[in-house]
Amino acid sequence: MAETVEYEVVTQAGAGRDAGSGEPVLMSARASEGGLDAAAAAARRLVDALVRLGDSTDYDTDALATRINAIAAEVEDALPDEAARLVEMWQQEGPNRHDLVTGPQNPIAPPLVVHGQPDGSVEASTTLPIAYQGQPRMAHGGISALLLDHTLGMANGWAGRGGMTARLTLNFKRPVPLGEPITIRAKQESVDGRKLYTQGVLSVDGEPCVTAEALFIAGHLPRPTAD
Ligand SMILES: CCCCCCCCCC(=O)SCCNC(=O)CCNC(=O)[C@H](O)C(C)(C)COP(=O)(O)OP(=O)(O)OC[C@H]1O[C@@H](n2cnc3c(N)ncnc32)[C@H](O)[C@@H]1OP(=O)(O)O
Repeated sequence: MAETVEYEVVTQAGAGRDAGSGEPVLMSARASEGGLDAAAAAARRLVDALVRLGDSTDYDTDALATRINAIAAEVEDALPDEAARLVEMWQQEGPNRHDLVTGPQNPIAPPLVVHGQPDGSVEASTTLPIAYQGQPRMAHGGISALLLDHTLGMANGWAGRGGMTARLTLNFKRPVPLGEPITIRAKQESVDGRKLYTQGVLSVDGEPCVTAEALFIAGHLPRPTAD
């Protein structure tokens, strides 16, 4: 097993869990209106349009591919050194802007918006587009698993001690519709040494769709360094 380390998860507000304020605290990164956040949002919009386009269109998709490839090549020409970028990704305190689930700079993040609650739980929300479709008009179960795993992980951080998922048990009670606001509530229920027990539920319109119980083991892989 690789070495693990523990570090505090801090919030957008720049502090750790702040249950004393009595107000929810934004834990995920706030999206900016311009820059890389806006480019990632544009990429999300493009992915959505491509999935909805289909083969029956008269639109010139060969020319489209050429144009998208030209943009990709332009961005690739501007890329920083990969090792340095990894260090930069992980050096900041607070929510990761590149995060797979919440990151405004990650085009495949829905993105999920997460608030730490005064009662020690977290509440997350998003609306899933058609790119995440599994069954007709419904979210793929793996996406629900991703959102729950991540939200439970953030609930651990909010409770003061985060870790890596060792076991995740899901109960799919009803399909999760696309295009409708979804809410995930999660809370760390107990701690036994390094074992963190965390539960959550993904709901739509107040109806539970997927419930989750997980065991996390305290500790994270070390952050990349410049050495
Ligand atoms: C603000 C940012 C928030 C970010 C949230 C992100 C959430 C996303 C979280 C993830 O998805 S993490 C990625 C998915 N998970 C992994 O890749 C974990 C892969 N597994 C491992 O790396 C290791 O197995 C693990 C770190 C989980 C545990 O290895 P360790 O060497 O640190 O612990 P060890 O094996 O010594 O086990 C410690 C205790 O936990 C128990 N344990 C470990 N894995 C278990 C398991 N799977 N089931 C039941 N018990 C388990 C183990 O029996 C033992 O119990 P005892 O202390 O009573 O002896």
